[in-house]
Amino acid sequence: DSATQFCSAERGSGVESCGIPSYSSSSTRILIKGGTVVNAHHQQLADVYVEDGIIVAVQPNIKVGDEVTVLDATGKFVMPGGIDPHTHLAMEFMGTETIDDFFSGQAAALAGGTTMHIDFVIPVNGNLVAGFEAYENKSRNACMDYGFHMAITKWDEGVSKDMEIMVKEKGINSFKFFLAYKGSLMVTDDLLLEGLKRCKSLGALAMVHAENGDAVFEGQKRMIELGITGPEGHALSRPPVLEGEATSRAIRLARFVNTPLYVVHVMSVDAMDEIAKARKAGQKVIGEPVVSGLILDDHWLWDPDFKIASKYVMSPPIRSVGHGKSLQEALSTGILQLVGTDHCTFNSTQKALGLDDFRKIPNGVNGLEERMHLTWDTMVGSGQISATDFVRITSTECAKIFNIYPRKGAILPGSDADIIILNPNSSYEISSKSHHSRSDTNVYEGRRGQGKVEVTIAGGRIVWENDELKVVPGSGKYVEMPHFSYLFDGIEKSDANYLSSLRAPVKRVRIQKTATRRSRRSRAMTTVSLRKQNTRLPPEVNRVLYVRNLPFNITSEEMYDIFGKYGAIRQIRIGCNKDTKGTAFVVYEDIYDAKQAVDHLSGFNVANRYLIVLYYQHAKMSKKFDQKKNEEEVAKLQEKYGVSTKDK
Ligand SMILES: NC(=O)NCCC(=O)O
Ligand SMILES: [Zn+2]
Repeated sequence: DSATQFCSAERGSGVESCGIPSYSSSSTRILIKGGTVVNAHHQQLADVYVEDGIIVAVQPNIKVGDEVTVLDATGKFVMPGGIDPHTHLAMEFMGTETIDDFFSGQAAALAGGTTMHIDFVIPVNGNLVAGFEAYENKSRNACMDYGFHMAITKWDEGVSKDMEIMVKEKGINSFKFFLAYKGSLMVTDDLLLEGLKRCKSLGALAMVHAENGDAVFEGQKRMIELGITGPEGHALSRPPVLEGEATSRAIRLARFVNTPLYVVHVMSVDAMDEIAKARKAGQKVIGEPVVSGLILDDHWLWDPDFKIASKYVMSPPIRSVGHGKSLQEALSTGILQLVGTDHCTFNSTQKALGLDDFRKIPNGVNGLEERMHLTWDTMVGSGQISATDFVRITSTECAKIFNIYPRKGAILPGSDADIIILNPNSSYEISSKSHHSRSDTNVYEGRRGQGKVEVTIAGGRIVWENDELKVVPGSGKYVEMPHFSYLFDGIEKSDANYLSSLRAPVKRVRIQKTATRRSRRSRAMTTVSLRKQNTRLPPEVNRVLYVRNLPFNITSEEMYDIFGKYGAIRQIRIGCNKDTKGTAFVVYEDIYDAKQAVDHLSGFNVANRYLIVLYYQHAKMSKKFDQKKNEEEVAKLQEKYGVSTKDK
């Protein structure tokens, strides 16, 4: 029975506690010889030497002494261990708890070539700190490295503060918002907006489960009213259009806030199209398909056997034929970036909670052990992607998005020694009889494939070899993930561009007699105080102002209203012929008032025109031109406007 193949033992002890051996350690020095080493950017024939959990060298023909374990990888691929970005181990959900905990789920992962996963912490009654502590406890028996995302299920000041603690002290750099599961995990748009803003300020990645929860609720009622209570009702109640709507909404809100977005388990063409559109427009949106969505279709939900049909219930639902193939294409062309599992297993007894009502079937399927094999077979085996692409979508991209590259996701000197050896000529068959999950069912039951992970090395130890697991409870490490991943590059600049594109606020003149009088008094006060302080004025300051860019139809009254706010005016002359239209001379009684007017009115918007208000610059003009000629010019101008600068 697969459920009893493993048991918990004391943390890191290798102690047996239920008759199944666990292993304290194996060699800390390993040489992998003669394989094709594949990274996301490059593949080469090389040896890989590992010491104390770290990759020390990657090059051809490495020579070592006797005390080193040598693995022959001739004809095989040596690749970074998989990183699953989306799992739910020991998660309390829909009235029960997932059957795989951190030990059994991770053991299964290692048998399938995945050496790290990122699980979702669910807050306790909305409390993040309590949620984090609960997951610290749940993960004590971990046997491989793991990180945490965190769900946000309510909003208040405390949550906002705790998000900062999670990011700065606990190594969480992503928060998930469920737009589905009305009445339990679902958040409304106002909470999502608050969350997006907070994520942006913390440099944390916002993630969404994108289904319209209100509409799903309506769809479920509709099915029950039609007498459809079986697993097929699950798919019918939450069609692709509801996934497309929520994906589009989340993407648009993220664009409004200008923060990156990660859409988890993209299951439909509808959602994928929204992601494609946004990415084409330059928005930072990551799309994560999951293995079940890539290779299964929904006909299983119509199976007459409830035990079979119910095991395929997950959300968003597995879709009709065609969606999966389109998602594969999107993955191969880069519209979608990485593959997860959403591993969230319930055994058949737990699934039976919804025997009479599909709404009570715990949502979730397996995949942690199968992801690497099925992705290789479906995507590389079919020729849709290369081995380097495979490494990118199963490992490297995840490490980059969550900011742990190249510690993870690469076979490079200095990287963690999380390595798999995959034999492309070896085949497998998936079955709940032989898998390592505790579940008694498997959604890939009976599936055969080519390309098998023969060796898994996690943290520098061989944990899977010859179809045998050698796992140590408590040996897995929590991996802190720093905030501000590459997805945040350029956000500040685009915010600055946005602000400078606004041409706002527009300064507007309000022509209101009473207000003018009051403000005239207050402007006069400023002038008085300038004068009282005996402020020295710059040499160009002049009682005579030359104003340009005025509306052609501006009246004297409007001019007095605008300029009169700054003090007593001796004279205003508005240009009224072809050459002078749109200009005016304004002469103040007091030079301090003239200064106030220039300071406040330059750039002022009057009827959509920005005023240019200048001091009459006698000195400047005289430098440029012959003094006499200039004086004549000015005299001519003054005459034209009928302006006098001589004191009466
Ligand atoms: N996906 C699913 O059906 N179960 C896990 C919870 C979630 O991710 O929505
Ligand atoms: Zn999930």
